[in-house]
Amino acid sequence: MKTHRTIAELIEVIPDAALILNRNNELVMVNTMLTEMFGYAQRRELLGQPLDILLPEQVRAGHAKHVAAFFNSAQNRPMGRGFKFVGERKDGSTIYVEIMLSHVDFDGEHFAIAFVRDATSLKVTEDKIRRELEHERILAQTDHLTGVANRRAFVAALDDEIHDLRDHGLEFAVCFIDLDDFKKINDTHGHEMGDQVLQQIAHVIESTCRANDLVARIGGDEFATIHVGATLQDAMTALERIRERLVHEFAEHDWPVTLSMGICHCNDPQQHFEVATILRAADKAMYEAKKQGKNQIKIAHVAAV
Ligand SMILES: Nc1nc2c(ncn2[C@@H]2O[C@H](COP(=O)(O)OP(=O)(O)OP(=O)(O)O)[C@@H](O)[C@H]2O)c(=O)[nH]1
Repeated sequence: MKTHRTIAELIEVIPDAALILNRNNELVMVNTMLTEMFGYAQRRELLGQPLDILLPEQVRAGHAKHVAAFFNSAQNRPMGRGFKFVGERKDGSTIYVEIMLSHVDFDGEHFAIAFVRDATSLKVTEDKIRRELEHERILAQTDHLTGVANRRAFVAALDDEIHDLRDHGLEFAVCFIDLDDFKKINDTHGHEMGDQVLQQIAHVIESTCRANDLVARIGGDEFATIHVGATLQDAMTALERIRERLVHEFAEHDWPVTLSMGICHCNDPQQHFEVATILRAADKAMYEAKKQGKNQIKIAHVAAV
């Protein structure tokens, strides 16, 4: 028992929280720092208890397996470090910890020794950075004025659709939607009103399309949509609905808001489509609609581009 006492004294003087665990997953030693870290007043509240006392219920079974695997692993391997896990304090609050784990023998028995560091502030920082990166990622794909996808996100999504058609035969339609005489709206009613019209149009397009269609603003007064799994007729119907909704939406104004649109439908997995080819085809069809008097839909012929 002399060794036992020496080790108990040793883990008390080290500058880390520490615990020693036997093969049965029971705490045989804990130092004061660990006791306080987990919100206990006395070490004896933890001694002899299963490790579970320091863990939230949902992770206990997983930990028991890790502990068993640890005791079965090579005992002479170097100390494992940097394992992160969620712990639970006496009051039920969560604590994120990082541990360094090693094998130790004393009094002819085998144990696991763990040095434990409170990583809650590190976890909070990591979560904050992760959230910020996610926010940046979304911003980088979003049109700041209307909140729909931007050109970059649109091109990436179109590239995905081309691959899905080639690999899985999933057809899709791409539509270019350009406002007619938008310059006049800006010139007559001001840029701010112009911005509001763009926002309203984005809203009309988005609320008319299905949830898995993509709506993007790809230029000043130019929007584009991708209709996944849509036939040409489906896409035509969607665009007609957008036109109808637009008439309704702007009925209160004494100036019309109309759209010229081009559709490019892709359904042949054997055909070699490229983003640039599809964009050119849809754009050409949209200009054809402009040329023929605006406020109409034209169908693109991709192969002819
Ligand atoms: N308010 C506002 N106007 C914009 C924005 N981006 C581009 N524009 C304006 O959109 C107008 C686009 O003009 P044009 O490309 O000539 O198109 P149009 O007047 O719609 O004419 P057609 O396309 O031939 O029907 C220009 O006056 C741009 O200044 C924006 O973010 N907000």
